[in-house]
Amino acid sequence: MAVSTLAVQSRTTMCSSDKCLRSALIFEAQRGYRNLVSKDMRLNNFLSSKMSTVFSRSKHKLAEKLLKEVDVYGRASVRDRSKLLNKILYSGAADMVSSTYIPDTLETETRQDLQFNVDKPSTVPQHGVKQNDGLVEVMLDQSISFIPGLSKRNSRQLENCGFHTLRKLLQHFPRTYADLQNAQIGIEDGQYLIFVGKILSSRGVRASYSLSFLEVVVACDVVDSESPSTSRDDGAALESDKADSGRKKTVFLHLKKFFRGTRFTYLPFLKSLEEKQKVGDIVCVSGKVRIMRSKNHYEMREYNMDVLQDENDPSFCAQGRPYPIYPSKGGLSPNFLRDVISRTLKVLPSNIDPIPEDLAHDFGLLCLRDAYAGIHQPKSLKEAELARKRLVFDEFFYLQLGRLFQMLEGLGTELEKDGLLDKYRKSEFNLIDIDGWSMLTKKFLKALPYSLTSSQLRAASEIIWDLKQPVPMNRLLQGDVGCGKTVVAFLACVEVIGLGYQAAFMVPTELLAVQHYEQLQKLLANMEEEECKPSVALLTGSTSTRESRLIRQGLQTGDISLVIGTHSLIAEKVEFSALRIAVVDEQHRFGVIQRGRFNSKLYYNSISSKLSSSISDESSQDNVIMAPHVLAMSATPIPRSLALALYGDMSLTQITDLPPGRIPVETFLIEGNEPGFEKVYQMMLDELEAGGKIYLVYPVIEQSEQLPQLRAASADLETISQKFSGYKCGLLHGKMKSDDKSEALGLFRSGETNILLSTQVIEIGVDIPDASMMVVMNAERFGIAQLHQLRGRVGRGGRNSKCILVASTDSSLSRLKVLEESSDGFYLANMDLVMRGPGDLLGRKQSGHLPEFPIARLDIDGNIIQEAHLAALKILGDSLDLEKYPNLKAELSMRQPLCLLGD
Ligand SMILES: Nc1ncnc2c1ncn2[C@@H]1O[C@H](COP(=O)(O)OP(=O)(O)OP(=O)(O)O)[C@@H](O)[C@H]1O
Repeated sequence: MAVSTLAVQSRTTMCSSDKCLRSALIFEAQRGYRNLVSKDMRLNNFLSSKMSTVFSRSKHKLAEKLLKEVDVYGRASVRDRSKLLNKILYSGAADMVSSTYIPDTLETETRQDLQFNVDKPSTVPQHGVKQNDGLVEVMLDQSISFIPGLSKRNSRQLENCGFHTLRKLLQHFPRTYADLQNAQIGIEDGQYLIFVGKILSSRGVRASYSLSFLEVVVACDVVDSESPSTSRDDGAALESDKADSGRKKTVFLHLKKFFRGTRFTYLPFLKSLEEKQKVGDIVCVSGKVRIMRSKNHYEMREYNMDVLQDENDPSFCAQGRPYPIYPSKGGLSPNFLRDVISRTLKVLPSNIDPIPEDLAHDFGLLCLRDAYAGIHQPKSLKEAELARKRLVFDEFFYLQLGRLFQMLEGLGTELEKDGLLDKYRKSEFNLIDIDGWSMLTKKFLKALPYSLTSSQLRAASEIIWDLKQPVPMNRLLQGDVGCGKTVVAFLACVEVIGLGYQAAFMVPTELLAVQHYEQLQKLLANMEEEECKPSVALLTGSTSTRESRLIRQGLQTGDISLVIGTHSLIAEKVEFSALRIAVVDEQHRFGVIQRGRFNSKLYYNSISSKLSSSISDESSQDNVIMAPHVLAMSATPIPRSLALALYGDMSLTQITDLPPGRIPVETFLIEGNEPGFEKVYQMMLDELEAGGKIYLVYPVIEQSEQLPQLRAASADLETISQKFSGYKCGLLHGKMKSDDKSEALGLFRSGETNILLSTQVIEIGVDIPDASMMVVMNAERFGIAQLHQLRGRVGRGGRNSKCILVASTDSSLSRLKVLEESSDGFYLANMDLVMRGPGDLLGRKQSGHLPEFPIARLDIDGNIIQEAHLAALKILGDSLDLEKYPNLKAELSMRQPLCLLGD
């Protein structure tokens, strides 16, 4: 007892800074508040003097109350003392008590206990509590019962709205910030203003049997902007500026808080409300003002009020401060949420950041606590933006880290893991130029009827580099409609075939499978040496049973080196002899699970391949027992940021230019009324007479009673045939049999039909280079990206092409205007992203796999994604299994971003 008293005493005399207070608190905590110092009351005095210094910075009623309690610390029971010390920690002293101040001399275990208690201020310290690695998480994921002064009812309300933890609360971000103007400048209805004034009255009013309110009237002196002398603009006014600035008037603020529920209408309750606001107190009030009928009276229902020591108290100089506006949630008012969040911030210790300090420094990030404080209580918009940046960074960082971490976990050796990281780190240097391609690929390239564009060449070089790596490729090939992705994918397939392996090319529709098959056959026909041509097969749902069996046999023996097909390729009975690459065209049209099954199935088959034993080259043998490379292709040119967010685990290759000689498609927006259609029909006639071919695209196949305004393909066939009697019309839609579809497309391709009435089945991949006009009926039914895809079906050859978007309403024309102005798919996708968000851009199926970003905006935060990607690589490069970063690992598991797309 004496020893501990002495210890505290010596601390008291030795130190004069806050450090002393921290040390003393810790000292007390360490001993379970056992010090009996009632005799000389030294600790009392010490605590009192320290607390008053600390709280002089934030003169608050709570602080005053606390000081009174501190006065009697020595006489209090052990239990009350522990409570009091916890209160001190809560009330702003929490972040003073950082781990830095735990005396070095303490034994490790005690230090850990102390640290634990310090980080969990409301927990009564208990000896023997072991701290785990996820220290940081302990705090953020604490229940909201940690928030001081929260009634049971409030806790329940918050929990009912999903705010179970401090993290959940802190991640309820302001929707926007109002610019707090000092009321001295002038008061207008609806402005967010800040006032300093004196409480004149406070009354609780029972308005009905279940409604009551508290009305606090605050009188504030402000500059009288309406006084005649202040509104003069002559020279005299300038002269007397100084004098005018002193002309003041008193305005009255009626601060109102409403309470619903019978129990809030009882007098004792109303009385207690009234008493909380002391008449005569000087307060700082900020919030939204509404002008009342009586002159100089204003109402405020959404406000913040702080009691000041006097009018000149500098701690509430909030002028120019952004005022956070919160979205309400589940009936909780923004004001209530603001208040709870502010209390949460007070208990937040400084060391909650799982991101190591040096990394935060390298990427110019605020520490996590400052970021939460900065987003909720910024001193300036700049601070709010810095805070937002940090929190956006986190969203992307943990996503990238999780995905890369999971990929690394799937690899065997350190060498493989390092190889994979290296691939991501130096993606821009990873190329193999034509000289390094296989002989077969070079021959195929020579046989092409055109030369590759520079970005096609670069894309092929990147992919072929990846094919030679000891880790399976997982690459996304992206490009605008008609940029020539298919031939790049063919080159990749030919490259692996040239090395003695097999390739599979999976597409979402039979039409596309047939088209790719025919296109490839044509290209191969140009190759001179017959004997080295790869054998290619087509396997779809319509392939006859006999033929399918033969193809499967061929794949199993290795006689067939490339198979193009639909989902049938992932059927269990399809086995490969040595599959080395799987190309998945229009990959977002396949479910992720389908893609995954494809991958693992092929992996299994590769291992069990008979060919593995027959390959003589040792390195090749190793490679056979590797998952196949996957090349996914997407014709939806999504912005890079979105691609990274969606496919963070994939390398990205973009084709950014179009083959030479392409003439941009002229786009017209026409309202679908009678004169509009007349105009459209005339343009069609002109086109047909000039030898063109026309797609007519409809939103539905059959006319529907529910949506009579929609034009339907089948229903329109007769009308159009009659209107253009000298020309032949064809029909194509998803409900037709596969053969009929191929036939309809074939007839249009060969020119036997001149007009093809179709649904959006042609949206993907259909390549008829001489189709020169497209008319889209009810264009407002389609998304911008989808219309861009559709439009991409024309203008694929050297002919001038047109696209007419017929919209049924005038209002929808303005949304589609962007298509008239631009034909750049990336630009349009970005516009779509800005206007409607990623969900609409990607479509329901795909956007379901998009992780949720509470604060990040994919349209503007692209560069942060890139930085987060680099940071994740840096961390994993330093510690492949994250063992060096236990807090990051713990945070990853908390955030659970680990489910790969759609898994
Ligand atoms: N370098 C090139 N020079 C000239 N024509 C090319 C070139 N590359 C591809 N093409 C031709 O361009 C057309 C479109 O190519 P492809 O079908 O591969 O485009 P895509 O990127 O797959 O488009 P979509 O996304 O619309 O399916 C094809 O007719 C193809 O033969």
